Amino acid sequence: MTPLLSVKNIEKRYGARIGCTGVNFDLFPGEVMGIVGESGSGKSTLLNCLAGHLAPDQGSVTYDRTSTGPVDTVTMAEAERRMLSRTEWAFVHQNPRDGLRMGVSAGGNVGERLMAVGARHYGNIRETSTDWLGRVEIADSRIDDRPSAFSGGMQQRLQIARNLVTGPRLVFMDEPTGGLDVSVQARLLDLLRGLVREMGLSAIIVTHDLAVVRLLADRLMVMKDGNVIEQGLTDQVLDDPQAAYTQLLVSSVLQV
Ligand SMILES: Nc1ncnc2c1ncn2[C@@H]1O[C@H](COP(=O)(O)OP(=O)(O)OP(=O)(O)O)[C@@H](O)[C@H]1O
Repeated sequence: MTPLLSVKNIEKRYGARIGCTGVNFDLFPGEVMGIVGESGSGKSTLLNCLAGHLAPDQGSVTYDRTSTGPVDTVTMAEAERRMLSRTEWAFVHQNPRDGLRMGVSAGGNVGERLMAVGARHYGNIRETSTDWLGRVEIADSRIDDRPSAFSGGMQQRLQIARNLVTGPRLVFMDEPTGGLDVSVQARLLDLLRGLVREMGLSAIIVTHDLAVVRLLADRLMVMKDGNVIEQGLTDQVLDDPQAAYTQLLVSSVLQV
C-alpha cells in the first residue's frame, strides 16, 4: 500500500538551535499518529514542517495526492500547497482563534470553507453548515452567532467543523484539547474519536497528554530535544516503553 504521507529525514533549525532532526516515518491511509514529548522537544516544529507552514532545511515530505499520486510537498509551488490545505488537508490549531474567523458567524465559518472549494448554492451551503454544527453539538439556534460569543469548548468544536466540512483526507492537529477544562476535554476527545473513525480520517496529532494519544492514536512517536527517540504502536509504546525517557514519561515522573 502507498503511504498517504512519507516523511524522510526532516530537519529544521532555528539558527544554531535544532527544532527537529532526523525524522522518518510513513503514515498510511486511515492511520492516526500521535506525537508526544515535553515542551520544546520539537513537536510543533515538526507538525508545521509536515503541514507546509514551515520550510524544513532538509528532507522530504511526500503526500499521495488524489489527483496525481505522490508529490513532494516541500518543493511544490506555494499555490499548489495552498490548494492542498484547502481540499485534502486540514489543520486544527490549539487556540481556536487561530483557526476561526472571529468576526464571521458560526455558519459563515463553516460555509466559507465550502465556498472555497466551489460550492455556490446558498441553500445547500446553509444546510451542510447546519448539519456540521449539529455534528459538533452546536445548536441550530447559534448558527448566526459569532464565535466570540462561544465558550472555549464550543469554539474548538466549531474549528473542527470548519476543518472537516470539506472532507479532508489528512488532518494535522496541534494540541486540540489543550487549554480546555478537563470535563470539556473528555467530551471533545470523544467527539473527535467518533469523527475520525466515521470519516476514516488520517491524522497527525501533537499533544503532551498521553490520554489523548491512548484514545486517538494508532501509532505514537516520542520526541526529545528535536529527535524521535521511540516510535511504534501506541499500546506497545505506552505499555512497554523501551527508551528510558519514554519510561519516565509514561510513569508520569515527567511533567510534559
Ligand atoms: N521561532 C523560533 N525561533 C527560534 N527557536 C525556536 C522557534 N520555534 C521553536 N524554537 C525552538 O525549537 C525547539 C523546538 O520547539 P517546538 O516549539 O517545536 O517544541 P514543542 O515540543 O512543540 O514545545 P511546546 O509543547 O512547548 O509547544 C525549542 O528549542 C524551541 O526553543
